[in-house]
Amino acid sequence: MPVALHNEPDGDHSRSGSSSDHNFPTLEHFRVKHLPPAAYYIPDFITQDEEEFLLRKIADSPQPKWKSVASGRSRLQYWGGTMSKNSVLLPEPFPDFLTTYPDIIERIQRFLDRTDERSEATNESSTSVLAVNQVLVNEYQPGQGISPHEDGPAFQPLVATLSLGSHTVLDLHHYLSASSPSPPMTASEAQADQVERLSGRPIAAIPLAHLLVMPRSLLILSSTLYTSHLHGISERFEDIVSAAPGHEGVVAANADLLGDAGIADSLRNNKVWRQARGTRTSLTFRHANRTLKGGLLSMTATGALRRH
Ligand SMILES: O=C(O)CCC(=O)C(=O)O
Ligand SMILES: [Fe+2]
Repeated sequence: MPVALHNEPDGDHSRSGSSSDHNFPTLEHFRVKHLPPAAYYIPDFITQDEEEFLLRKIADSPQPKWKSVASGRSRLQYWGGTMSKNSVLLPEPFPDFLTTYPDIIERIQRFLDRTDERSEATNESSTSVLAVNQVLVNEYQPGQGISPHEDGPAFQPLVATLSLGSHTVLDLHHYLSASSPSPPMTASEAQADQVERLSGRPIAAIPLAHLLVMPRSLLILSSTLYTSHLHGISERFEDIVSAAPGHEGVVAANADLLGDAGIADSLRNNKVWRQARGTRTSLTFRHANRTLKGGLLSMTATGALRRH
């Protein structure tokens, strides 16, 4: 089911800010089933116009804003501030294109807040509020990816990633306990090996699950899926998604949430969906747990980093 959380393009603002509309599906509707808690996939979180606008603003950022990355992703940007060596956010104001038009940060917060109200009322375990204070922008060319990794304890275990420009497949990996047998090795063996060498903890060679992430969608990872699993993107030029195990390609754990008739038809009729990757830009909205109070000035005034 395609879902629009944005204002209607025809100017009908009766659904304006529809994530606070009580007829609108709550977060639970978008939960990816059969995964450790918890991942949520929300298709069409923004419009095509908003996607184009964001891509233009990101591309037009001053050159020094871009940081190049040695391997994997081609380059990245931080908005809201960068992290100090001891994992404290050195805050900076967000640009208008994240707060005003489009009001993405607020839209994400509103969507999660409403879920909170409901889960409190029904005594369900509540999703924490995401007080976004940093946005990480990653740009990937076809053939690029990111090795399996954890984002780490400097951030709240609730992150939301908006995809722009192209689809990708995000792989979720789990650590092997010392006693569990290693599954058969696959093409990702070399990658898992490399991470193991860095982390010193054995990682299952076969990903736990794959998520097909389409342009304009929002993916939310939280709780133990964030704290005790890894995520990564294989370096591929083309993705092949299959309708069921045993066919070429990978099964997408979020296949029932994609809201895309073309993909559904292809999976039904051809048993696979394949697509070349284009340039993908992802925006990860997150909350750094420690922020430098009063900005950089307070560091020079006190000579020390203060927590709050
Ligand atoms: O591009 C993505 O969707 C994931 C990026 C990521 O995991 C990271 O930068 O830590
Ligand atoms: Fe990450």
